[in-house]
Amino acid sequence: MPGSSSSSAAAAWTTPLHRGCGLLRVHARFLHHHQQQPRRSRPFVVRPLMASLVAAAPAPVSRRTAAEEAVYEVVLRQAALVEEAAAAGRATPPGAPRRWADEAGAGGVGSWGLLGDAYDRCGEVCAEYAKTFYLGTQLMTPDRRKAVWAIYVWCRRTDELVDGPNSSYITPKALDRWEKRLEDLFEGRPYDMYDAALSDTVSKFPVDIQPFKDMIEGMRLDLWKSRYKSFDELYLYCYYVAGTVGLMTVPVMGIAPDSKASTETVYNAALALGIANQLTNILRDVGEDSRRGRIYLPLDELAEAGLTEDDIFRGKVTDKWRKFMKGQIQRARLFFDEAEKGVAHLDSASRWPVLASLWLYRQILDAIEANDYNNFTKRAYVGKAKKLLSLPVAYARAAVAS
Ligand SMILES: CC(C)=CCC/C(C)=C/CC/C(C)=C/CC/C(C)=C/[C@@H]1[C@@H](COP(=O)(O)OP(=O)(O)O)[C@]1(C)CC/C=C(\C)CC/C=C(\C)CCC=C(C)C
Repeated sequence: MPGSSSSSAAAAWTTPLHRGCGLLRVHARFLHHHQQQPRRSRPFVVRPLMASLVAAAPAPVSRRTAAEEAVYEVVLRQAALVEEAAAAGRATPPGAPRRWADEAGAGGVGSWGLLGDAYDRCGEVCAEYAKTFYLGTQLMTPDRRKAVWAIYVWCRRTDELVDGPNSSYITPKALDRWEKRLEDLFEGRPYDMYDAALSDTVSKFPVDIQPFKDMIEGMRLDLWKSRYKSFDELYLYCYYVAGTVGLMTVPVMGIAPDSKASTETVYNAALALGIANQLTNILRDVGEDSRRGRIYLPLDELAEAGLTEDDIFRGKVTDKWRKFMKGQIQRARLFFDEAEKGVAHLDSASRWPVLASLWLYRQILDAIEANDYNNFTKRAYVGKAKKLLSLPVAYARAAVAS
């Protein structure tokens, strides 16, 4: 498990925000990595705010944590897969299973003509549970749109295992079986229609299995873990349940052909969006989670703010709580900022849904502030009018982004 930064590393960060902010370390790692291996282009240049935070800290390399190291390995692996496929001039990497959907006569779902139905069903689920996002996918090419729907449905089903109506019956064994099923579908042996759609998707796009496995790992954590000692631990959890989504979807959404950014840079931005979304989700749901006995906040930072677990369960908004929340919101915003820089490097048709979802989710942070940080009994949400306004604005921004 994470939280294993060295003591010198721990000492290097003088405030909770600095010490815990994985984003800064991700930058540091990028700089280090790029010093070692010249790449197609430099990663995003650290912006003024980030630069001042980084400048305040000594030698970045020693500050990598086990959690970030583990996550970054997956980022590099996914990026390498995409680059390999691109270099070979094809979407699917070598070693990937044959497109079972093309195996007419072999008895696969494709040969029964059911694959189209499978994707349609994924689209229906998506339209029902994620209306705005579904709308956003309409701009994508049909192949990409269907693939993102299939990924969405798999993520939703995975999440439902531990968060849905049958969650109290879910055991680690059930998750093991879900993982086996995942491996099967990656090898072209889907169990049902939704799996069939994803099986087809992963045979067409250079999608690595690891982020999918890691999402299941996040669900495993949810079965037994209800406290996070430090931001490192929370960061890893956020990667598992949400950062993984970014890594799964970028190979499908595509990187703009004229983008000068390195592949890892774009994947890092995608990862940042997942982390930002999950941190926001956590900050919005503090009260709800505490009523389920869960605290998804770094306990060490709570303690430094003079707060205890009991303060969370009591749910009283105090000045200490406001101050603590301000720091947490600031950190989530840094992740959003990092993600936003990556959007311009996505294929142009994929930018809009990403930007719209980023803006909508980021506005939840504003809503928490507007509620005077009462996330114990008030649910922060973005009103319909604001939601609707975000769509054309994001569309216009996405259209001019380059
Ligand atoms: C275009 C686009 C936004 C694609 C993502 C579509 C997709 C596959 C979504 C899957 C979402 C899902 C069901 C995840 C399961 C785990 C989970 C529930 C995570 C939380 C999402 C919020 O879900 P929820 O329904 O509970 O929310 P509400 O309570 O209703 O508010 C998460 C917080 C995380 C979702 C994470 C993402 C959508 C990551 C997005 C990142 C990218 C699309 C990469 C963008 C690329 C760059 C370069 C920035």
